[in-house]
Amino acid sequence: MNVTYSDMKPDTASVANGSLIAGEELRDTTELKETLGLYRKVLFEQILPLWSTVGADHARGGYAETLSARGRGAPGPRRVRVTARQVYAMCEAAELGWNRLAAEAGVRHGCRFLALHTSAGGFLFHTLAADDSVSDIGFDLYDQAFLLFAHAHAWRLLRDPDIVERARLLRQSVVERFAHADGGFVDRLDKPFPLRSNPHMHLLEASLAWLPLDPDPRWRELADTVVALFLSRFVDRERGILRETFGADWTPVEDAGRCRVEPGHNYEWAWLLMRWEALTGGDAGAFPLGMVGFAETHGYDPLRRVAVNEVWSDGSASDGKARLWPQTERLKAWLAVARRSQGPDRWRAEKFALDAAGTLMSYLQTPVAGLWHDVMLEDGSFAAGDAPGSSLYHIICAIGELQRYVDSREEYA
Ligand SMILES: O=P(O)(O)OC[C@H]1O[C@@H](O)[C@@H](O)[C@@H](O)[C@@H]1O
Repeated sequence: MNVTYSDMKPDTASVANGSLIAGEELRDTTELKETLGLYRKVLFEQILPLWSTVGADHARGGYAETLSARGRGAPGPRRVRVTARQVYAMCEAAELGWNRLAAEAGVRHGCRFLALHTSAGGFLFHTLAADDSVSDIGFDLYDQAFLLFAHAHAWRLLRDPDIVERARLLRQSVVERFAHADGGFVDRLDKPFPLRSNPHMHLLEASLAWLPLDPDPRWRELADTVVALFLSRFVDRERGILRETFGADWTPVEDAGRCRVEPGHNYEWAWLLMRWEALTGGDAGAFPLGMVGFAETHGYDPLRRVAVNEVWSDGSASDGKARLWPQTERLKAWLAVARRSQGPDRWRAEKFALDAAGTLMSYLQTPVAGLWHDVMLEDGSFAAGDAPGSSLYHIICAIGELQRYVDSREEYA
């Protein structure tokens, strides 16, 4: 593959000053389309062939937690939810036009494993030890959100009515058993606190995935409940940022008057809130754009061209390493901003999206094709280590969003 990171870098000086020259807007959409073409090639020819075969564990069922830098699976503990994410990834692959039979086989393989690792009450188990025994018998809200999400996409692909029943039951159990007395949901049944905004975000994602698929009004209710919580508890209205952690009574956790901010989560929430607005006609106010603005201003390192893991709410550095997933969330957020913008604003948003796409491509340049680097260090090098299977969900979702954006723009061409 001849694609290099620098080929895809936009001219950020003109992004910053917002200058727009005639014909530039048209060229940017073309660039996004070309970028999409490169991503489709990498996805179809490198990533999916590897993760749907070596990445699927045919001895133990489900999918691998990681693949080594040589592209091999390894025995070891696994998080059950990684398979839920891979079920989604295989569905999105089919949606993007990948081999449908292979995708369906991958989805069925994952769904069998998920059904086997679900409790009698319908909750997904958390982790398995290397010998496949359940090593964590507590139930975690984040895991249940991903099971709901996987169910939505599996239903869309397979149209098996049993999936809808399972999902409705699980939603009901979550709402009843995880409910916090003061609104929202506890983090785990066995260890409810601290409360966290993050699993709520994935519940919103799962509800939005179900909205167009199932007329049951309780998906919309769940989505609206999470957005209401975002507006009343999660967003720091003064600073316009997402709060991560709360005490048992929903008091935000602060450290000497400031809190930790994850740029990746701010991008990801912003993207989901804009989707919620588009799907429901709801109004999340200026917060989505504000959170993208904060993340871009304080959580993006222009030297390495990456969104970093964590900053403090006063903008100072906290964790300057940069995992892969905040880069995909940056791309998705800017595409969502571009979708709702016109003229120079859309042009700027597309430029940022292009920058994020270039950054992501640099994480995919590995000696063995189809893998990725997970962590960029402060010096710009990548940390050695295995490729986490859980990141395929982020990568393919970003490519799906890019595809949908380009398709929507072509309607106007
Ligand atoms: O750490 P893994 O499992 O790869 O997930 C990566 C990240 O996914 C995002 O969507 C968020 O939920 C993060 O909190 C999480 O850390």
